[in-house]
Amino acid sequence: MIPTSSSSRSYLARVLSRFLICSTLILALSVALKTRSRLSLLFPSFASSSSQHTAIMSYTQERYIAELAVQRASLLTQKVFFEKAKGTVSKDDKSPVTIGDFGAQALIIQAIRKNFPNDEIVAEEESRELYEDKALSAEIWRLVKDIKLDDAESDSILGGPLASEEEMLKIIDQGNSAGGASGRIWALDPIDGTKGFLRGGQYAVCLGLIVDGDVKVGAIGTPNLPVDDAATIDASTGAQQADSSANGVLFSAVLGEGATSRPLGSGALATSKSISMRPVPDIAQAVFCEGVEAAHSAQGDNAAVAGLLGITAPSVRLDSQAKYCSIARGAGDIYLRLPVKKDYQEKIWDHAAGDIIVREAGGQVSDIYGNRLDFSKGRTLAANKGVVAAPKAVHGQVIDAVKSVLKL
Ligand SMILES: Nc1ncnc2c1ncn2[C@@H]1O[C@H](COP(=O)(O)OS(=O)(=O)O)[C@@H](OP(=O)(O)O)[C@H]1O
Ligand SMILES: [Mg+2]
Ligand SMILES: [Mg+2]
Ligand SMILES: [Mg+2]
Repeated sequence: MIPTSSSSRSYLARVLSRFLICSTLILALSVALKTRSRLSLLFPSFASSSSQHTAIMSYTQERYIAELAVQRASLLTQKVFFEKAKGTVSKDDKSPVTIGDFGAQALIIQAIRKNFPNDEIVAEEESRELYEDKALSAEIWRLVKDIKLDDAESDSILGGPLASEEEMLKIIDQGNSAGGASGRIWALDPIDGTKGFLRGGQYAVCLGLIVDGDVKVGAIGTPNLPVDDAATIDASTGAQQADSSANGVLFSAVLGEGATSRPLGSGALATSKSISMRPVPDIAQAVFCEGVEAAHSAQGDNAAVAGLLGITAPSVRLDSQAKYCSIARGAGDIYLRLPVKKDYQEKIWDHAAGDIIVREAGGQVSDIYGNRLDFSKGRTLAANKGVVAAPKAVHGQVIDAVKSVLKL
């Protein structure tokens, strides 16, 4: 339709008013952006809080503290082993591991409280038993009060020595968070693989940071793993080598920044090296890492999965999250933890640090259905069953075999 002169005037007026509205909006937007950038220059925290969802957090400080805290707690566990557990004939004697568990938990929680006072902590142990057993509490305090890192500065960053036995007991109980889907939550297993600890085999001091349900940082100390990535460990027992100075590794990872390791005994100044899973061009050549305890993972099912994949090499059997660490550095390829009891819920402290170390080393970690481990459900992995960890390229093949064996 051709506009008449009056309708063309109103048409022009409409265009003009739209132009004015648009320019006002553009002006307002540019003023807002300028104010924001000025604010973030003046107050850097404004920039980081407002762009938190898009920026990648580096977690440098968290990794640093986690590594030092795990290192210091590992010293305690070694002291406890050599003073208390070595030569223990009965594996049922719980006291050495109890001392190590509580002592390591106290030292690590103190370091978290000192550096990240607002964070929550989900830790395995609770101190009720210690309030009832004064002799046990006194014995733990005797060992804990003298533990320090060689480097005094690092030690004071962790909070220095604990003030008293009472403080130690209070601190142990600060690992009682319910966990969940929001906020910053540390998952702590002061000694993972308690049976391995007692038998002089593999155990691990494990600490992970979960932020809004997602693992961001992990640190694991494995006092009895060989420093040499290629050293063989006894395939059937995972026992330490005779020369203990060749043992002790600290693993860590930050989401998006890779996984590293360094000798555990060499303090904060040692340089870390990057680690990665080894490629598996032919799955029949892969090596399984599996648990020692028949009650924790279904070893008959593991063997059936290996058979389906054509794997003939014997599995390397290790207690603790040393299994995650071993495959992350290429000393083994696949970690299977197929459920024995249908209703057992895995604990978040048994998996958080290992999960991120393997994923950052090029692996994929899932449950038996192929779903990612979900750390947002509280103190347990309530939404998952079992664990399957493997290099990304072959993970799908392993899941197919697991599903076929378990008839899922
Ligand atoms: N039934 C069942 N199924 C699965 N997992 C269980 C079960 N019972 C216990 N646990 C937990 O296993 C933790 C030790 O795991 P490990 O990997 O060292 O055990 S194993 O060597 O694989 O058998 C162990 O951790 P720690 O207590 O820290 O040693 C337990 O939390
Ligand atoms: Mg454990
Ligand atoms: Mg434990
Ligand atoms: Mg336990």
